[in-house]
Amino acid sequence: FHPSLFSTLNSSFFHSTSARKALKSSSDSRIINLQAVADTFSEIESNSASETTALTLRQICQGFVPEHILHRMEEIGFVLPTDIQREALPTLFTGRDCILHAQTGSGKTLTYLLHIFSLINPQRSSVQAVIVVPTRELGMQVTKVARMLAAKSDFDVKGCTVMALLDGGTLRRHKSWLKAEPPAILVATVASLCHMLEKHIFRLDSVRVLVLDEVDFLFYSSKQVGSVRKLLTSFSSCDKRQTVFASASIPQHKHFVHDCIQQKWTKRDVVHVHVSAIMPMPLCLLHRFVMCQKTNKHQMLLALLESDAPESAIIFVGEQSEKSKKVGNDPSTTLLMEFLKTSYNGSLEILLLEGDMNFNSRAASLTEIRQGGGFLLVSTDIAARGIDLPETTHIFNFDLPQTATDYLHRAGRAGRIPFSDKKCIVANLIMSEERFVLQRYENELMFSCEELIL
Ligand SMILES: Nc1ncnc2c1ncn2[C@@H]1O[C@H](COP(=O)(O)OP(=O)(O)OP(=O)(O)O)[C@@H](O)[C@H]1O
Repeated sequence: FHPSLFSTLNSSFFHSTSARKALKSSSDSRIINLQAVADTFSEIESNSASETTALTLRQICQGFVPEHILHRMEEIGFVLPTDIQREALPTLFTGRDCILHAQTGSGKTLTYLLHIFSLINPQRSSVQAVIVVPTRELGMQVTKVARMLAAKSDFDVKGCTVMALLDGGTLRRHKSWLKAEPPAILVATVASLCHMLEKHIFRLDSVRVLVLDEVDFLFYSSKQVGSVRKLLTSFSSCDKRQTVFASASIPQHKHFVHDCIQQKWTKRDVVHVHVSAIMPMPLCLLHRFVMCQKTNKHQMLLALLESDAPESAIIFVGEQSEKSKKVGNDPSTTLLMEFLKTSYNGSLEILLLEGDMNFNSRAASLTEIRQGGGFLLVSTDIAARGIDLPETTHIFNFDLPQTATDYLHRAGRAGRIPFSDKKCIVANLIMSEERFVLQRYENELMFSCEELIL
């Protein structure tokens, strides 16, 4: 290596584990593996709070994000940056493609929204930013935050419009809106967005930034992956836009970054901003398990609800199998709802959210939750990704999730108040033969689960 090669690399490169590995393997083999160096150059890993500086969000965004947005941001209560905001915003403002990889509840939404507001010109009548989400519920939530930030203010500036183009919406009305008065920001589910693009209702030519939220979910979903790839490579080109991916979980992230470059989903100099790389699970979550039999699971849950007295909770239930549907069994969600309605005597409102419900009932459940008051939300994994209900103090895994990644996202629906030291509980109801599965999740996600004897 020539020392001057490294003088151009930023210090975060030297602190990243993979950078150290690249350097070591290069010197071992006496071959300068420039590709390895280039690949790892774009990795920012941050694990330590001691790296923090005392800048406020305003100071980080000053000169990039318009004053009226900063004003609204502070009015809402966003004053200090979370780790991902502090680490990623300066890089995003340079225009480089970014992968935002940080714990659940760490503020990735505000990170990419502030960046979007730094690029939008409200005078222009065109779609300038597109945010792709996997579910209608997450889309409604992101739209709400974007609209809150863009809300009319005392400042004499033209407001910025945000459209939600989500599965289950009235596409005809959206078609006319998109043509007549294109919104600056479009929040969309993949299928609805691709439908509009295929029908030539609008194009992505004017889009300056494309965000894929819950990017690993979009890529791993067999229903969505084909359209996601088309969106990234056929409907638009990575050279003509800034691409931002976000998720709390990017399995095999080094392969993923490599694929991003190879498949031209991003530009070559994409930056992987990885916060809390050695600690994927938020520390404010305490994990427990209770052993039970299949026959007394409902009673165990009831006992847990009575002993823990959650302020609000989400109870995750496994999806009904196709086989069980075919033989006409009732889904576990329905059975659990019936049980809770007859046996639970607490004050929390019992609500249901699952994929098989129609979109109106799904929206009604979430609206009811957001109107305040404690809730017990019985849900399948549809509520596991992105949904932000900060009042949730307890997660109950009535059925264990299928993968460690699913565990991470379910658990992460609690403990979503940045800078709070309040502890939240994740309780797992397991049968003895499932203990090793939970142990596997503990090893993979580096947390430990304590047995609770009721
Ligand atoms: N700087 C901030 N100060 C205070 N609260 C914040 C800040 N940034 C975000 N939040 C709040 O933190 C919560 C979690 O944020 P957000 O939904 O963006 O998390 P996320 O990183 O996208 O999580 P997930 O991976 O689970 O989707 C939200 O309630 C949001 O309002």
